[in-house]
Amino acid sequence: MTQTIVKASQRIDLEKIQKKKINLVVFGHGNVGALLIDQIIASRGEIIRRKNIELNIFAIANSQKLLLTRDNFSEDWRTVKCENENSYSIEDITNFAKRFNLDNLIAIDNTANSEFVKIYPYLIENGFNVVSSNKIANTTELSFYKDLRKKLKDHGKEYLYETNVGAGLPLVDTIKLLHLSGENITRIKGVFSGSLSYLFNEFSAKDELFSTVLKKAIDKGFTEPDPREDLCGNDVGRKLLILARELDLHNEIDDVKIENLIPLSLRLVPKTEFFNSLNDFDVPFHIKRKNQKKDHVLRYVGELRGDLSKNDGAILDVRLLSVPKNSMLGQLKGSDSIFEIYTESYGKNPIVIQGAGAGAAVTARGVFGDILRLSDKLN
Ligand SMILES: NC(=O)C1=CN([C@@H]2O[C@H](COP(=O)(O)OP(=O)(O)OC[C@H]3O[C@@H](n4cnc5c(N)ncnc54)[C@H](O)[C@@H]3O)[C@@H](O)[C@H]2O)C=CC1
Ligand SMILES: N[C@@H](CC=O)C(=O)O
Repeated sequence: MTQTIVKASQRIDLEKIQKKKINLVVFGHGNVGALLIDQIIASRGEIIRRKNIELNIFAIANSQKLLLTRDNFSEDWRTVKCENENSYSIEDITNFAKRFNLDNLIAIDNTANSEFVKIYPYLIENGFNVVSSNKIANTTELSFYKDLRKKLKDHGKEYLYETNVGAGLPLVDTIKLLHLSGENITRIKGVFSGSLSYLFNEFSAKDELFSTVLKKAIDKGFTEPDPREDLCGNDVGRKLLILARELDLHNEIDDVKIENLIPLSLRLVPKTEFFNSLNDFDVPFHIKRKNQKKDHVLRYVGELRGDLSKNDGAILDVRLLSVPKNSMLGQLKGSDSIFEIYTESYGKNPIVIQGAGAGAAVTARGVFGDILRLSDKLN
């Protein structure tokens, strides 16, 4: 009734008042972070129109510099001059948010930094929710993992990290919901790494050198900032651990049995020497490819199994396997990951989630999805 007597100009003001403003700080603007900022800025108008939610990026930071603005950053954010060219402290951001009464705060961690996650508790205490593509907070000691959840609960904040496993694929949420709803997950198996999927899919299908395909995977942005994290199996090990913890299993990273793919001679050398010696991979992997049975291909496979009803009953391992070319794992292409989720109700036929498991664009989209999911929950 009141709506009908409001004039058009007043109605616009009313819409403004009702618009929900979400204030974002983005940490890390490398491959994933930079694309995320671009995606948010490009979709901003559409999200206001469709959802009446305004996504306002007020801070962008890397390890050295911080950009702050009272008006949202726009397409030219890369060329914005930094007020303070010196190093910054995290308090510069929390104080800025307080000074300008910014609420509905979300801190987004697109770094791969193990030290940075120690700031999460401080951010939460200062009113921030957290979204992260960085896997470290979920894979350091279980005590940190549990303390973080307690901190979130005490302060009524949320932490979303869908991209931690399977990049943009809806995996973490699916596992979480199945588990929460009482479904008994008995086993999860698959190719968890987009970069290693690409590497072995291409290497198995073509007659190329391992080092040639590896360079392509790095150039395509599929690998971790330090590709040795993929090749030594740590990244897949972390993903398995994240899923195990979603199932309330009490595992640590050392519980994951990992087959390291890096030749012994390159495991302890400095990064530059490693990059100059990628040819060292060629002979051992040529032999592995050649020694397979007919119509078999190489796949780097992660598996979580065991007695998952006991919180210390899981067996977690990551191995290089030779599988039939026409099997589900053998048919993978490109940088696709595949996750087979076996549960009591689904019996012998697993739920299968498959699709691009790495790449900056799909990962940024996944982080964006978490931001929107969280924005819906905030007032
Ligand atoms: N590339 C992919 O397909 C996927 C990546 N991820 C995760 O996304 C994250 C980002 O990956 P990329 O963008 O490829 O890495 P990147 O190396 O291109 O970018 C990382 C950025 O973080 C910044 N940074 C480092 N320490 C920082 C600190 N203390 N404070 C603020 N900024 C800091 C660096 O300056 C850099 O700008 C990683 O944690 C990775 O595991 C997750 C899923 C898929
Ligand atoms: N390096 C990772 C990227 C996503 O987590 C992978 O290859 O899967």
